[in-house]
This record gives sequence, C-alpha cells and structure tokens, in this order.
Amino acid sequence: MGKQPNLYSYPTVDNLAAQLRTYILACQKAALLRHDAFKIAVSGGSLPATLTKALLVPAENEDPATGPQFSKWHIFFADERAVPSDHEDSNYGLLKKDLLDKIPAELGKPNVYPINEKYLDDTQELADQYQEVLMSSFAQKDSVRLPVFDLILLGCGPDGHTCSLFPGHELLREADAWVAPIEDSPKPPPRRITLTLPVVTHAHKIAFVATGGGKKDILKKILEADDEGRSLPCGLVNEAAGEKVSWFTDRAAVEGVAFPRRGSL
Ligand SMILES: O=C1O[C@H](COP(=O)(O)O)[C@@H](O)[C@H](O)[C@H]1O
Repeated sequence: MGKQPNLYSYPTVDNLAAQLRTYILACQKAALLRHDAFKIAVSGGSLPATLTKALLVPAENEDPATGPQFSKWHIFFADERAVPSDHEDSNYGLLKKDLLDKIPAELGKPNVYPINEKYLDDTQELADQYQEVLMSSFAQKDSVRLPVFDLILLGCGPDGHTCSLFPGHELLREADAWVAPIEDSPKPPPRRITLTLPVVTHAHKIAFVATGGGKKDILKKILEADDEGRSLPCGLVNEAAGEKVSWFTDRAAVEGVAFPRRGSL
C-alpha cells in the first residue's frame, strides 16, 4: 500500500455528521469542476441516518451556495438486497425514507438509480442490469475498464464486511464484473448484489462511516492492520486505495485503537 488511509474521530455522531458534511461538500466541489455532476454510491445499514444529519443540517453561517446541489447528484447503490423497494431490507427504501423524502424542494432533486425490481428472482440478471445502468452513466467509450465514482460512502459491519463483500467470500476475488450477485450473504437477507472490490477502490474518494462501541473490536483489527485485519473486506479497501480512503468514526468505535495517522478536517 502507498500512503495510509485517514482516520477522523469525533466525540459524538452529531460532531461526525458536521465534519462529514464538510468532506462531502469538498468532494462535490471537486466533482462539479471535473464534470459538472456528482456521482456517488451509498450503502445501507446505519449510514443513511448519519448521512441525513450531515446533509440536511447546514453549518452555522454556511453560504447556501456552497451547500449540496442535489440536482447535480447521481446516487447509485454500493450494494442492494434482492427485495422490493418497499421491503424493510431495501437499501433504496431506507435511503428514501431517511434522506431522499426529506430533501427540501429548494435544494433540488437528486438523480437516483435503484435496482430494477423486474429481475428480483435472478440475482445474476439483477447484477447485470445494474452494471448496464452504471455503464450508461460511466462508460461513454467501450474502453472504460472501470467506473470512477466521485465518492463512495461505505459502512463497516461488525465482521469487517463492506458493501455486500463478506470476509473470506469468493466475491472478493472478482476482477472483471462491476456488479456481482451474492446468494449466500451471511447477514440476512442472503440474496443481494454488490459493487466489486476493483470498482470500490477505483473511486476518487472512499469514505467509511463507522460508529458505536459495537464496532471497536473489528476497527482495531482493520485500522491496526494485523494479518486478519488486512484480509477483511474493509482492510482490502484500505490496502488497495490507501490515502483516498477516509474513516469517519465516533470515539466509541475507535476506543483503544492505535492508529498513527489521526487527522482533523
Ligand atoms: O448489510 C449491510 O451492512 C453494511 C454495514 O451496515 P452497518 O449497519 O453495520 O453500518 C452496509 O454498509 C451495507 O450497505 C448493508 O447492505
């Protein structure tokens, strides 16, 4: 690995959310300069609730012109469960309820790319169709090997999984597909689709958001990068993407973690 990931840790989730806002808006600014659009992938789990605090609460004295320009956002899913959007396990359904439905009209409407529910019975087809969606956004030329997201927002499960990439699973070795199916997720529901590791590590910026004491044992392994930690899905992202990766944590999640490069935004 080149340079190490950045670790940011804050006393509370509210403090974290305020700094995550600053970080996301910096990524938005860079993306709009690059191609007048902000293409991101988001995860499910605990992330959407924190994202809502980050995106819908402006900083004191913030110039509204520097806030989220949602009409330029293109929101894809880092992973999705093979369930209808109104099912409680749907990552799109969660993001819609927690964030999308709460965006005030004057901030604009993001372009959102959920899975095609027509293919829920066949996860390979579901993944292929979602890959087509990515291709039409990212691959203007046939020569594009991998999509380059402006930002991918990830969670970290207590077992070290991220997206629907699980420890020791063969999907961690997928080198060609952009989106892959999984039928045996150890965390329910078992049938899902996920961005693959090369797609995740190819993004301009990658941010993990991990909060709460329940994450501290796994974060110790991942961030201290022992042999086990380096081989976990989150550790593999750190290893491959290095300084492009930022970890946003609260104090409870990193209690007792010895990490040499703690920063502040
Ligand atoms: O199953 C999933 O879990 C991970 C981690 O969730 P968290 O609640 O521990 O933050 C999530 O990032 C992923 O999108 C989701 O499908």
